[in-house]
Amino acid sequence: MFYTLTANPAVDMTVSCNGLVPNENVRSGSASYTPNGKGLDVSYAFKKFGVDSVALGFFAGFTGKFIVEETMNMGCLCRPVWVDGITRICAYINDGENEYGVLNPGAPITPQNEQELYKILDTAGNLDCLVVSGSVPPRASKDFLDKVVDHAQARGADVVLDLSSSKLKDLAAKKPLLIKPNHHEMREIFGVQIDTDDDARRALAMAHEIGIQNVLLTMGSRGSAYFSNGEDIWYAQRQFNIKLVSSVCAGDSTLAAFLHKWYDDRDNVEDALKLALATGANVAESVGLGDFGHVEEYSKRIAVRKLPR
Ligand SMILES: O=P(O)(O)OC[C@@]1(O)O[C@H](CO)[C@@H](O)[C@@H]1O
Repeated sequence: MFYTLTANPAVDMTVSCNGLVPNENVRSGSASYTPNGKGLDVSYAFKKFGVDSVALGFFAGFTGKFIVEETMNMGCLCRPVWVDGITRICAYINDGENEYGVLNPGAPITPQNEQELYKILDTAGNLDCLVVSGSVPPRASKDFLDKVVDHAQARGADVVLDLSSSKLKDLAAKKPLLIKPNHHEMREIFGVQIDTDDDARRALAMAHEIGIQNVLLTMGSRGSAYFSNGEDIWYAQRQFNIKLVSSVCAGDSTLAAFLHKWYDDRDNVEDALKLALATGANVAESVGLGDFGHVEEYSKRIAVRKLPR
């Protein structure tokens, strides 16, 4: 069974308007409020593929209650750790031309809250794979993520990391099964700007050198991705354009789709990449995750090639 951990969940407020005007109020054309956070998005996307998972995380106040209730309404299993405060609201604004995101810090957690989470990990049934995604809340212990990985690995679970922080580099020594950086995060972590296959090769090799087993490197709006298992590298490219509505949950859904195909069939990289990019593209065409209505059709329009060794 997959477990996901969203240490810092969020209600996403997605707003569209006809341009922002400095020092003036503008009225939005539409606003939606959706339960989110990176690991939760992975659980929601799994559910759309008929895959069950258990969503873990720290939740607080009315927003935390909303997320947990909506998660269960979607048919996802959820084991919340309740903390004081209010789970954050993150604002995403589309002014017709650009997307803007304002990500708030979230409800602080205590060492007791962390212990409660470790206890859940120590006793969780069928913990095969833990997907740890997103930022950590204020006041988390410095070694919080190290301990999360240790507790999961002590149970024999694989660990997948989708973290933008520099902490990812420290955790590499624990040999995570897979990481999913985008090209911006890869540049920040390894100092390599990725414009060509050779740039990707260099950055991917650096990730493997420090202990990471597999890397799914997404290239954002370019509609492409690399996957490397340390022996071979594949490159996938979408062959169609999309009408962008919100790219916010696209990366998380891409990861869920990839894991869904690849986790139990590690040779099936080509199909996993096709489903991953198709899902990310379709999710970017709606607010939140959308209905995955075009995923099957889009999967047929992704080109995949293996890079020469
Ligand atoms: O602050 P984090 O955890 O890095 O990112 C939070 C967040 O941007 O990630 C999701 C999209 O990936 C959104 O639903 C959510 O608001």
